[in-house]
Amino acid sequence: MAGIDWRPTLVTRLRDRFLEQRAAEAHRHLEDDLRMLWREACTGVGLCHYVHVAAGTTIRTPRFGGLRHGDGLVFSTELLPGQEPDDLRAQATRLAHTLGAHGLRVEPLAGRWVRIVLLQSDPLTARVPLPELPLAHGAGRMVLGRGEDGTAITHRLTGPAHLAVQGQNGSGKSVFTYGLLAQLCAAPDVLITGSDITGLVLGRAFDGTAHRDLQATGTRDLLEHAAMLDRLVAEMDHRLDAMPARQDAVTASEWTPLVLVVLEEFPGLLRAAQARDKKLAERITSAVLRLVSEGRKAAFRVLMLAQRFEANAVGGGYARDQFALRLSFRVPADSLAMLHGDDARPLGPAHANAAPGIAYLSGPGHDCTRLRAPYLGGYGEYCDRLARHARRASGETWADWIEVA
Ligand SMILES: Nc1ncnc2c1ncn2[C@@H]1O[C@H](COP(=O)(O)OP(=O)(O)OP(=O)(O)O)[C@@H](O)[C@H]1O
Repeated sequence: MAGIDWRPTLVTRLRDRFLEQRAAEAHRHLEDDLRMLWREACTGVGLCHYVHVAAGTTIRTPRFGGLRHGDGLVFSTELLPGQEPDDLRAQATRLAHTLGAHGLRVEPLAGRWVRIVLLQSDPLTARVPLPELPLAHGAGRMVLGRGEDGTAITHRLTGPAHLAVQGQNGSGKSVFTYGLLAQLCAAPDVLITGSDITGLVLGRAFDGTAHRDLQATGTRDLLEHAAMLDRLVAEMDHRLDAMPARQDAVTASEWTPLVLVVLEEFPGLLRAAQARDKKLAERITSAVLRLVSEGRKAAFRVLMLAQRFEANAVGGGYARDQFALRLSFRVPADSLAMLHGDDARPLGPAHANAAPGIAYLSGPGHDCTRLRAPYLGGYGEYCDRLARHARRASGETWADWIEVA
C-alpha cells in the first residue's frame, strides 16, 4: 500500500503559518506607525484638547481604533467630545498629507466613531465610467461625477433646481451633458427637449426617439427655436392652470413628464437671434425667463450651457439667479467667482487650468466641491446609447398634446 506523502502538506502548513505571522506582524507595525502619525497629525492641525493636570499639560487626540485588514488603508477613530465628522473633513487635506496620503474620506460609524479612508491618489485624475444602465425614472439619482473624496456625487432631476453649466471650449461641457442625457433618456417620466445650435447634443442623435419633437437645432431656422420655447411655456401655463386643489407642484408621471429643457450654448443662440432680429431675441429671452422662474412647480427643469455665465449673455442677472445647481468646468478665475461666489475665489487660479472633465460644483444639498464628470466614451458611444436605451417614438407623440401658443 502506498504511504501517504505527508511531508509537502506539513511544509505547506508551516509555510502558510509563517506567512500569516509575518502578515500579522507587518499589520501590527503599520498600525503602530499609523497610531503615532494620527496623533501627530491631529495635534498638528489643532484637532486636540489640552488637558492641564498637576504633572503638566497632556494632549488628547481622537483615539485611534484599529487598522482594518484588507485593501487600502482604512482605520477607525473616536472623535473627542464636542467634535463632529465635519471638523475632520475641514482638515482632511492637511491630515492626509501628514499621513503620507493624497486625501482622506471621513465616514461616520456609530456614536463618536468614524472611519478614515486614506486615498493614495487623486480620484480626479482617473476617468469616471458611466453606468451602462440608464435611470428607470426621473427621481433616480443621476451621477454628476466623482468627488475629491472618491465618492459618487449624484443629483435627482426631481429636485427643485435648474442647472447652470459653464466652461471654456474643450473643458468637458458636452461630454458631461452626453452623460446626463444618456442617463435620463429611458425614463418614462422624463422628456428631453430644448435648443441646440450645434445640433450635436440634441437633434439627430435623438432621431426616432420620443424626445425628438420638442428639440430645435441649427442656426438656419431660428424661428423654430422660438416656437419650440413658446410651446413649452404654453404647456407650463397649462399645467399651472390645471393644478389640482391643495397641490402647489406637479408630480411628474408618464402623462405629465418632467420636462428637461436643454439650452446648449444659449448665449450663441441669443447672439444669432439678435443679429437677425432683435424682437426674436427678446421673444427667446422672455420664454426662457418664464421657464426658469415659473417652471419648477410645473415639473420643468432647465439645463443651460454657456462658455461663461455672464448675466447679459444668459438673459440677465435675474435669469442667472434662478439656477440653483451650478457647475464650472475650466474657466478663468473671475468667471468661477461670478457663478459660485467668493467661496470659490481661492480655487480660481488652479481651476483656470483644470483638465477636461474636472468641474467645480455648488448647489443645495452639495458642499462646494470639485468633481470629475463621467466619461461615457466619444460622441459615437453617446449616439449608440441613445439608440439602445432612449424611449422610442410611438404613434401620437407627446408634443401633439401640447397646445400651440
Ligand atoms: N469627463 C471627462 N473625462 C475624460 N475626458 C474628458 C471628459 N470630458 C471631456 N473630456 C475630453 O475633453 C474633450 C473636450 O470635451 P467637450 O467636447 O465636452 O468640451 P466642451 O466644453 O463641450 O467644448 P466645446 O465648447 O468646444 O464644445 C473630449 O473630447 C474628451 O477627450
